[in-house]
Amino acid sequence: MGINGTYHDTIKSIISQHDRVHNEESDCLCHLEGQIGDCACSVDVVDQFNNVKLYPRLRSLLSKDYFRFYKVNFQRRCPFWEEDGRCSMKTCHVKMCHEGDVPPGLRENLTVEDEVLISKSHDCEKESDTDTELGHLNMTISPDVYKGFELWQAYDEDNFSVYPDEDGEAQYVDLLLNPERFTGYKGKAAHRIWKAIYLENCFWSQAPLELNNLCLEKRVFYRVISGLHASINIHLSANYLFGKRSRVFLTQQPNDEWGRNAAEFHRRFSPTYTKGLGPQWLKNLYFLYLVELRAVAKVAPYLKNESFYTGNNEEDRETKIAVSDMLKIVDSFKYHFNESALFDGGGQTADDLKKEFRYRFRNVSRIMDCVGCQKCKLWGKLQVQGLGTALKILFSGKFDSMSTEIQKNRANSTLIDLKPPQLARSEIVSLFNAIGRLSNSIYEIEQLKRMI
Ligand SMILES: Cc1cc2nc3c(=O)[nH]c(=O)nc-3n(C[C@H](O)[C@H](O)[C@H](O)COP(=O)(O)OP(=O)(O)OC[C@H]3O[C@@H](n4cnc5c(N)ncnc54)[C@H](O)[C@@H]3O)c2cc1C
Repeated sequence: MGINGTYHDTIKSIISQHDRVHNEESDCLCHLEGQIGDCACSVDVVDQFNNVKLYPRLRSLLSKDYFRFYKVNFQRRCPFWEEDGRCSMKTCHVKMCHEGDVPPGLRENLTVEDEVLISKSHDCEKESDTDTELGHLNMTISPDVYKGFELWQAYDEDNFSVYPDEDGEAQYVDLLLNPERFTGYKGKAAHRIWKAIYLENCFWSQAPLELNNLCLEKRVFYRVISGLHASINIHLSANYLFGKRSRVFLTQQPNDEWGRNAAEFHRRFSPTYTKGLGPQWLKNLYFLYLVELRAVAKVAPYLKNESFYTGNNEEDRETKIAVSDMLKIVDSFKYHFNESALFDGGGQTADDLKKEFRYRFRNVSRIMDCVGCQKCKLWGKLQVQGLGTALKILFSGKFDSMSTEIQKNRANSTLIDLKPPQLARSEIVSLFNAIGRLSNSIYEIEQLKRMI
């Protein structure tokens, strides 16, 4: 065979390889359509609403100071097993900031211990995740961890997630400096976490194909966890670190190290590689989005009175306007999830079922302390707390009477003194960032579709 023959064979083989990837990827995405299930809404309707209306607003809102600083305690001990090593790769590392980086209004609430911790931490670590040096993380356990656990035990019965990280060892993290993306956390350690969540805490001993045989509440529990799992895996595919050898997959930004990896997305969600389950996992992500969207809609009357205080008047005013704009958009959505269909009777009494649901979800939130990669732990805790806040808004009953009061108030055109239930700042921040992550995932699916 001459030079031309070899050349043409090579081109033919590249084209057929490309066609194969193309068909397999289309195969994955063409299954993501139609009804989402357990709600009156389709994938198309959510895509249109999210990508055009909600996503751009949330993206801008979440860059505001009120929403970007989140307090986390990385020192809490895993309560279920001895930790089996931590990810010491630079991509797992979270950059802490010093006192001056935290807005003044949030700093005022710092305790003496916080001040000491902050002054001990490095200057705001602005270096890139890809720098070669990553110091070993000091994860020494102190008695404060145990204090935190006691606090959790005394924590409000209505809460679905554990006591927020507000104890002495918690530190503020700037979420914009620590984006959720590929970290390389995988293998036995990561599988152990997912397995513990699914097998021990998801009412989930049956094979996934029996999902339809579960009662609505148990199915909802499984679907929200699976949706969170899908969202995390979309983010690591959409914001992937390319090594030299895998650079060939980078189709959009050939000079960047970080970028969308359609092949990774395909491996994780195509029916071919997931025994046909990938598209359902993506639908679970849409379902979780609808659950959290409904929680935001339900708590909107309370959020309208929130000051979003950071101590910077101009910034706080802008945040309030942006939140109010976003809430109007959320209110305009016509196909909200109907939470009243849950816990309304059945074989097991509704109250018992709710208690069990709450107990299991708290376990999921405690499992986050077992995640060995610091950045995965940060976003895992944030999203689980956000989901816990959504579940509290939807199912604790506290926010039902508020909505009813407000509707009555509107109908009578009278002013009454509303005593709204309390949401802590960390609950509001985590709820908004959690829906922000899901909104971003849905947007990223659209981008990955375009790449194919
Ligand atoms: C809390 C947490 C946060 C993480 N955050 C990050 C991060 O920020 N960046 C990062 O790079 N990695 C992160 N990881 C790791 C990541 O989620 C994967 O575990 C890792 O990439 C290994 O992937 P895998 O292909 O082995 O399958 P895994 O994602 O580990 O899944 C294990 C098994 O679960 C099933 N499964 C997969 N997806 C779903 C789904 N959506 N619904 C139901 N079942 C499913 C499949 O059978 C799969 O084989 C995180 C892990 C955890 C536990």
